[in-house]
Amino acid sequence: MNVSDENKNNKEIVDDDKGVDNTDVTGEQLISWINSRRSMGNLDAPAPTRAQIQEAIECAATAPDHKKLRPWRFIVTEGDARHELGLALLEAAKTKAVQDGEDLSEKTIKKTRNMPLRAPLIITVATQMQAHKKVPPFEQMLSAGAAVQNLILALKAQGFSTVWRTGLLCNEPAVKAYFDVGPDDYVTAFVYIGTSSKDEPKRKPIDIEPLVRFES
Ligand SMILES: Cc1cc2nc3c(=O)[nH]c(=O)nc-3n(C[C@H](O)[C@H](O)[C@H](O)COP(=O)(O)O)c2cc1C
Repeated sequence: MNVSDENKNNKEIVDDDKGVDNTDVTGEQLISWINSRRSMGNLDAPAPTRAQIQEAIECAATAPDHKKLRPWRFIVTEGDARHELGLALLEAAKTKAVQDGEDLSEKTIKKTRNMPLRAPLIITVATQMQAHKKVPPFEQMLSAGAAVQNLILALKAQGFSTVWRTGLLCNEPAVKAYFDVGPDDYVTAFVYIGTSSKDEPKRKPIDIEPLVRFES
C-alpha cells in the first residue's frame, strides 16, 4: 500500500474517479472523493462479490460504537430472495392500507412488490439494541447510521453505486418479521447496491454557514 507521508493512516487507496487502485491518495483527494458520493437509483449487475460484501461490512462494523455493543445486523438479499422481500413489503402495504382505510391500486401493488428489484443486491441494516446503562437506544441507533455510511463509502471505494432507502414500510410488522427484527429495534436502511451506467451527478456546493456555529 502506498500512502503519502501526511496520510499514513489512510487504509484505503482510492482513485479520484471510481474504485480502488494503487495510486497515492492525499487527504484532500480523499475529502473530495467523499464529497463526490451521490445516491444512484435503478442499479444493474454487477453486484459486489461475497468477498467484497464481507469487506464492506467489516468497514461498516468499524463505526463508532459506544461500549462495543455491535448493535446492528446486516442482511444481504440478492437474486430470487428479492422477490420474497417484495412479498413482505406488499404484505406490509396491504395491512397498512386496511388500517388507513385505503385501497391499494394494481399499480401500487406492482410497484411495491417490485421495489427490491431496483438493484441486484440489497443490504438491510437493522438495529439489534442491547440493554446498557450507559448506552441509551438513541446512541445505538446513531451507531447504526454511522455503520450504514461506512458501508456506502466502502462500496463506493470498490466501484459500486448505492442508494440508502427506507420508505414508509420498512418498520411495518410484516417487514420486521421478515428480517427477524424485534419490536424495539428498527430497520434503518435498505442499501440498494449495484452498478450504474450513469456517472454520479456533480453535487452543488452546500453552504454550511447557516448550519454551523463556532464558539471560542
Ligand atoms: C435514513 C434515510 C432514509 C432514506 N430513505 C430514502 C427513501 O426511502 N427513498 C429515497 O429516495 N431516498 C431516501 N433517502 C435519501 C437518499 O438516500 C439520498 O441521501 C438523497 O436522495 C440525497 O442524495 P445524495 O445522497 O446523492 O445526496 C434516505 C436517507 C436516509 C438518511
